[in-house]
Amino acid sequence: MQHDLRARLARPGILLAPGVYDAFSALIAEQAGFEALYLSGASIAYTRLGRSDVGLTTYTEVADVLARIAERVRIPVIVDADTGFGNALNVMRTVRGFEAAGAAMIQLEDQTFPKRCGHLDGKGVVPAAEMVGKLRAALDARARPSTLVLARTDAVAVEGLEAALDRAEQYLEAGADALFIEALRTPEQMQAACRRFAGRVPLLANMVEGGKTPIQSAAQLQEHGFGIAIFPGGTARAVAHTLRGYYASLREHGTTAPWRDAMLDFDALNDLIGTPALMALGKKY
Ligand SMILES: C[C@](O)(C(=O)O)[C@H](CC(=O)O)C(=O)O
Repeated sequence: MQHDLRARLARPGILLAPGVYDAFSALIAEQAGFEALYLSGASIAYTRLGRSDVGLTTYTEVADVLARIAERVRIPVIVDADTGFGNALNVMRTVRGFEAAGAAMIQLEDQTFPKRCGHLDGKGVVPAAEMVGKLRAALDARARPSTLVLARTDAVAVEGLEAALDRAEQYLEAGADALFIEALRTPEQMQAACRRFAGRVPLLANMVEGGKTPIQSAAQLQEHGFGIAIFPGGTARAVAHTLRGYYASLREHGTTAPWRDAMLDFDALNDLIGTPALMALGKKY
């Protein structure tokens, strides 16, 4: 794992991070040439639990997935730590654990527990002062100063844009390394967030297909002033679509033959996961 995310964010050009949810998706994304990965809590819930993103996933489950990813890729991983799984003391344990598991950047949000996906209705937020305390705890808990803390506010839906921007300002003052203003609803709101923060701190744009924020390309988001673009759940949605078609076809035809052109074959999959290199290593011993 490389932890040069701070240096990368200081350089011009938006950082585009696709969502991943296991070592397999992480390997494929790394091989596609991305500079960083976003370990999406929603996608862990969807794929590992077959469940909604409503705070059911535990600290241990995320730490486990993160450790497996970090063992297999070299690029930095931004990890979604939800609310930190509790109060400031839980946040400290979460930060230490995720850092040890290989996180380059740890995202914490100001929702009440149990949290829910930022693009679902009915969210609640903790008082800003409580979140500031949690962020300070996170920053104090870091073993490495190179580990970045990304502060997310979900307040747009609860308290409105201005209150959310004020919260973000307080989170920045508390020492957050990057800001994530969740579920901005219009291009105007996105521009307002960028006017307030761009140039002062990297601002993350969250692209959820079918969610509350208008989808824009990384190039468009960079033009607005965003420093990081994530497409967190797109991977799970693409995989869901593919698997639905694949299983329907296998059930109908009783064979994978009609899908062969849309599949990797045995050798290609083994190449992807590094089987030849592993076999060669085994021979050495
Ligand atoms: C960023 C996010 O927290 C995630 O878990 O990936 C989700 C994304 C999603 O639900 O697709 C979010 O709350 O926006």
